[in-house]
Amino acid sequence: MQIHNLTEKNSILNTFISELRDVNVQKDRMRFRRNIERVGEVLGYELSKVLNYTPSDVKTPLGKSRVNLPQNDIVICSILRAGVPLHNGLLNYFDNSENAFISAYRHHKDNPEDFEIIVEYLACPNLDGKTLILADPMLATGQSLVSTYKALKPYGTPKEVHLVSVIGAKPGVDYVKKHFNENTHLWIATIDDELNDKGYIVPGLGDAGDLAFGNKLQH
Ligand SMILES: O=P(O)(O)OC[C@H]1O[C@H](OP(=O)(O)OP(=O)(O)O)[C@H](O)[C@@H]1O
Ligand SMILES: O=c1cc[nH]c(=O)[nH]1
Ligand SMILES: [Mg+2]
Repeated sequence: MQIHNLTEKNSILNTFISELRDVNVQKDRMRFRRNIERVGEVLGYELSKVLNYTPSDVKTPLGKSRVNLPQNDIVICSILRAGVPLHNGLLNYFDNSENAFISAYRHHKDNPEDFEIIVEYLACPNLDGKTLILADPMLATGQSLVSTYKALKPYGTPKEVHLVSVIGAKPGVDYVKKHFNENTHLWIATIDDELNDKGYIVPGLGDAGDLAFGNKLQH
């Protein structure tokens, strides 16, 4: 897997990440969603650099301009709920992409450390030969991304896979690395060292779905 950890270089992305992590700024739910979306825009821009381009002519009022344009058939797939603002950020740049949505949630068994990932809702176009962007803001244990990708198998074989995430944890990144092939790209804003015993990223930012959309009742 090719890992692109964007905070290895300083950029305005650091501002968005620090606001996402900040317990005070997090009180503003709209700003939280917009910052996830902005990170999606930045990661989408970086990802666009490795797409396939062919020359094309555009007619201006005064003549013709030659420009290289991306030719990939893109499918953006995000994991509900927290994936929604990240999805919107990617869609802001890849205007004509197709879209897939999948629900994956942690079903806790007898104790908080013990959970399995349940995939329920799935809407997806044909993936054969497409450029699949799989987006989830939190890459904690990595199980949601791996389970989601397995659930997408019946929809076809993408030409390439790009994982897009805001904050990852080292153990989760290692897990994902084991389950995706070496051509897969991971575009990630930053990677923290640890997970706590409940599978939350430390220092992370907390629960991205709840911060974006409010608490949900556990079942
Ligand atoms: O890498 P993992 O250990 O699988 O954890 C990451 C998952 O956890 C979060 O979803 P959550 O279950 O909180 O659902 P939500 O988006 O509805 O809040 C997040 O959006 C990922 O989907
Ligand atoms: O740290 C984490 C882990 C999983 N899901 C989140 O929203 N945050
Ligand atoms: Mg959540």
